[in-house]
Amino acid sequence: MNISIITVGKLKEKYLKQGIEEYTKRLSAYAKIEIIEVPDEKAPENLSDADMQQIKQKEGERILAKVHPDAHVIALAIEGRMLTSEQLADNIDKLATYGKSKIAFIIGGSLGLADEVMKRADESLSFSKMTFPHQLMRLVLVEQVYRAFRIVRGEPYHK
Ligand SMILES: C[S@@+](CC[C@H](N)C(=O)[O-])C[C@H]1O[C@@H](n2cnc3c(N)ncnc32)[C@H](O)[C@@H]1O
Repeated sequence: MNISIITVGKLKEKYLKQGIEEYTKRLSAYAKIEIIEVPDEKAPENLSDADMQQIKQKEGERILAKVHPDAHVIALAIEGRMLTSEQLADNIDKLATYGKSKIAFIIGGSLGLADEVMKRADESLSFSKMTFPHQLMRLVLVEQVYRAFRIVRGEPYHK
């Protein structure tokens, strides 16, 4: 299975980098994992709605350019579908069974994801109704994907 995580902006905080490196290393025993960063647009305070749409659109174009045409796309969105870890594992397992070998998870920038990205997504995944910073979301996602593979393999994991 090929997993790509497409994100907006560079990861700055060292503590997040370390966590992501650790889970990426663990996950690489189960899948080929690639984290793709696309440049973010500056988003100062007091932007008009039109400016915000334009920023999301520009970031969206960069994201879509990185999505493989065969990929099953899972967009992370607060208003998406909430799953248990077991359901995410089952989802990944089913995709593999049906011959989908590429999954692309997409995390938006500070303003969220453009409509065009949501249209390309095969499903959207919510981690709760709360808003997480996109850099922290990356760490949470990579841990949950690692956990999902452990569940699929029937291997022990901390509850
Ligand atoms: C700072 S948030 C964007 C907030 C923006 N106001 C919105 O409503 O999308 C950046 C990105 O992190 C991800 N994200 C943040 N919280 C999330 C959650 N609870 N569930 C799923 N994804 C989340 C989404 O991909 C989002 O585009």
